[in-house]
Amino acid sequence: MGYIEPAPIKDKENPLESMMSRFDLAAQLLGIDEQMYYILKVPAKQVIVGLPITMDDGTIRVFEGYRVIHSNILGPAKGGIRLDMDVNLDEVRALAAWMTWKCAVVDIPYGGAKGGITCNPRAMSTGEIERLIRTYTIAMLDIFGPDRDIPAPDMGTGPREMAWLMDEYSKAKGMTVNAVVTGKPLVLGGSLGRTEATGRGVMVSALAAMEKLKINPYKATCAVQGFGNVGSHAASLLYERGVKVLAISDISGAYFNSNGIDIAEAIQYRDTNKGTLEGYKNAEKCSNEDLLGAKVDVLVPAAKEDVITMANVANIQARLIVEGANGPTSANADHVINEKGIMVVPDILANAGGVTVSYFEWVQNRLGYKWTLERVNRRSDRIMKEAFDKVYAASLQYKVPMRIAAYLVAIDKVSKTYKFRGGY
Ligand SMILES: NC(=O)C1=CN([C@@H]2O[C@H](COP(=O)(O)OP(=O)(O)OC[C@H]3O[C@@H](n4cnc5c(N)ncnc54)[C@H](OP(=O)(O)O)[C@@H]3O)[C@@H](O)[C@H]2O)C=CC1
Ligand SMILES: O=C(O)CCC(=O)C(=O)O
Repeated sequence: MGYIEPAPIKDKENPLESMMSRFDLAAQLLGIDEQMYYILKVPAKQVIVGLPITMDDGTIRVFEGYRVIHSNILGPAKGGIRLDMDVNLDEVRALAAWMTWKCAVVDIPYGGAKGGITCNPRAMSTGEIERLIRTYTIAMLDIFGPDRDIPAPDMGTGPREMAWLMDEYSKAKGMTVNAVVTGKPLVLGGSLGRTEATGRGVMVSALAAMEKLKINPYKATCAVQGFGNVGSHAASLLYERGVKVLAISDISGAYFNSNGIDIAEAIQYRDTNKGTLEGYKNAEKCSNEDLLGAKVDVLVPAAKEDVITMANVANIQARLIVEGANGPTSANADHVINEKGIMVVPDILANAGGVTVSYFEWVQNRLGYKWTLERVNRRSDRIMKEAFDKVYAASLQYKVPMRIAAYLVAIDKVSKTYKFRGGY
């Protein structure tokens, strides 16, 4: 094929490199031919835009925004939008591919995409963020669409940003198009259960894995890195099911209490403390590195990529890692984790509850109908459990860790879809 390989990425802990090394291994195990390999590897579309924004002080700053559609072969592309200083094209490419594999693992009719804007939302006013999201939406007008590419929240974004996106898109189209984005506020057509859906899926996967490892949740301990949307809901739901959460963290540091942390109280503290755990008194302060190495049964990294690397993997004491974040473990660290006999429920399975309920939101928007919370949770729990069982069975069949098994399930589905559709 006439594809020219880009220059190799030097940094071995780069998320794109990590994603590709797992993809390569799974593609090899499945016996994917060279043509299909490149079809699955090369993103369908990569867009970079400059976003000039008038800041509150009257100056104009130009931000860089990205949207990568990795694949739309299973259906419209789907994936969140991230606001973070580390956003770059390689990161967005990795995250977009993970969305393709994730949607295939949970068997929902979407391809994979991801977007992001390189910025520090914590240093920006509400008005500046709103202008940034609206300008980004206009720049992506021909990319987004309920049948093309449907954004959602990710790090640094939530219902507020999704509302602005929906409003700007709808104004440009001259009609209300609520199915263009998911994770919206309820009043704009958001789904019940979406806010906590990713954390809930983490909880469902964690309990399913604990059952396999014969860990009794009522006697289990856990540490959760990241106390944003995913981490705080995962911690809260695990706590409600009897798991003692010994440590939580955010960018300000980690907080450890050997008697367990009252998660509802910690959430209340964060919410009345400008969104940060800084100064949290009911636990001893330590570092995020200490949290990763804590003596617990279950470790939930739910902050960002590449936090478990060759630099610290030897310190991990947990028996089970459930990846709330996308790409928290570098590919090099995988080998050590496997040697240590630690079970990993990988990101593309463990955090798929969010996109699953996003799918439900889109379905409800298209039907002009609202489901009850009970229906949302019942259906998403079932999808998550079935996906877990399918991946677990593949890991036994192929004698591979759960991560590679998840890639096998996903790549098999996407490549078969391409083969049946043909035309390339
Ligand atoms: N939101 C969703 O539905 C989904 C999210 N994900 C993934 O989950 C992860 C978290 O996303 P989400 O919860 O939405 O993001 P949020 O922005 O809501 O929360 C991120 C959390 O991680 C903390 N954090 C950021 N950097 C670090 C760091 N270096 N060390 C420790 N903590 C850190 C933040 O702290 P602080 O607040 O102090 O900055 C915050 O508590 C991301 O990888 C995302 O891609 C995956 C599937 C769906
Ligand atoms: O809810 C969605 O559509 C996507 C969420 C997301 O970005 C992710 O799963 O990483």
